[in-house]
Amino acid sequence: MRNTEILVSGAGIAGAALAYWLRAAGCTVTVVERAPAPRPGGQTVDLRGAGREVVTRMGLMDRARAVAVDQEGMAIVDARGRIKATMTVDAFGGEGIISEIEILRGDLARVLYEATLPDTEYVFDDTITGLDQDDDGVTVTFEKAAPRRFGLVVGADGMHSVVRALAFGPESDCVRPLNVYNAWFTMNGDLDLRGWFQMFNAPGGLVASARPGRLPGEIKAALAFRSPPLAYDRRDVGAQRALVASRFESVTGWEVPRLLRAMETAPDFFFEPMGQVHLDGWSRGRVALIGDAGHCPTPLTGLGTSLALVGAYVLAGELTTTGDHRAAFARYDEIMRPYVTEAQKLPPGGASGFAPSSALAIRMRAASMRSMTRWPMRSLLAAQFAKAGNITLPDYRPLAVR
Ligand SMILES: Cc1cc2nc3c(=O)[nH]c(=O)nc-3n(C[C@H](O)[C@H](O)[C@H](O)COP(=O)(O)OP(=O)(O)OC[C@H]3O[C@@H](n4cnc5c(N)ncnc54)[C@H](O)[C@@H]3O)c2cc1C
Repeated sequence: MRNTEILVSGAGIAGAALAYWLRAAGCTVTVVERAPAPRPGGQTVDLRGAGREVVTRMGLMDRARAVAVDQEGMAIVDARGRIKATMTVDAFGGEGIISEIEILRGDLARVLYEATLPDTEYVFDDTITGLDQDDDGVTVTFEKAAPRRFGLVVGADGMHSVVRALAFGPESDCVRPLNVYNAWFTMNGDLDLRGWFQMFNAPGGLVASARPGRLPGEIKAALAFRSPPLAYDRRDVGAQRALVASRFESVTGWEVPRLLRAMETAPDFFFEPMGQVHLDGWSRGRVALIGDAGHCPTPLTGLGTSLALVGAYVLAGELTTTGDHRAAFARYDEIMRPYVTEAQKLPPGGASGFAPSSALAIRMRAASMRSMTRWPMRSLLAAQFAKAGNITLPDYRPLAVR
């Protein structure tokens, strides 16, 4: 497989990690990314369990730790900003709701991206528009670049994967919506979080949160709401901001008005519905999927980044140790399937636990958080957090770390 030219769609966590491992094994890799540069933005993502081990095997743990966010843990606050329940970062041995190593998504994507340079070709500001497979390869057409031929194509292009749409079928066939919509953005200012990831629930299934960024004064904010399926234009960011603002316009508690003002001008505003991707198989001929494109578990599980890192490692390992892409894709599926199936089981309460509707349910959420480190909730939660390590990572000798 080493002489095969591989095209990866998406330079996020999964795409950059796959490029890293393929390149380390001597493959020729091209990555096409719709954004004009590695996408910044997002709150923190967790490095847990096997995902943490993959980063260690990459030799990037020191770089990852160097950009980790310093925080106390998670705190549920009321409308007056009073802390009602907390979970510190050292709960559950550093693998609780906030894990010991949390990195801003954009920082992790950049660490991975930089580790693939200089010998990975990146095509930014473009997207695949067509895939035509035959016995020897795939002819790929792009929105801007000239058509090219590759041996294999891997979709690492997130929840709304274009590769999945072209090779597997429409999104409606495989995405199960949770009916939660989430906006992430960065703000700067004097919001005093005292080091906590603060979360405020308002009646009607509204969730506002803010957590410390890595730079002084930087705050990573999010506004989420529950709603039956909504039609919205994925390209129209202005309409997305207006949609979020309309949902929160009557909320005056905690720091919501300040978050709404900051959202209006945030350069990295990112809006996405939460949904899980379920597919019976992650390959079609010479095309495969990794990360959220293949099996998004939603941010509610805290496991999307681990799945992306582990999937990239396993797919690269199988492609470079198995002589044939069909066998490699089958092994990738076999190894990842149990891990993904468990990870996609939502934590107790699911979407309504995250975004409760009534004032009573909101009070119960805080009470439930206070009980999480005590019996019997403790063992339930420990099992949820331990899922990140529920896979024995194969040892792929040819995947040399630089
Ligand atoms: C801007 C952003 C912010 C996020 N914030 C959070 C967060 O705060 N908390 C959390 O838990 N998860 C967040 N996520 C999701 C999280 O990154 C993933 O669940 C997880 O890390 C798996 O990574 P992935 O590489 O599969 O997907 P992603 O990290 O979503 O990466 C997909 C990449 O593909 C690119 N892409 C999309 N469409 C195309 C296309 N047609 N052609 C080429 N490239 C394309 C995207 O620009 C992106 O770079 C965020 C994702 C993004 C893109």
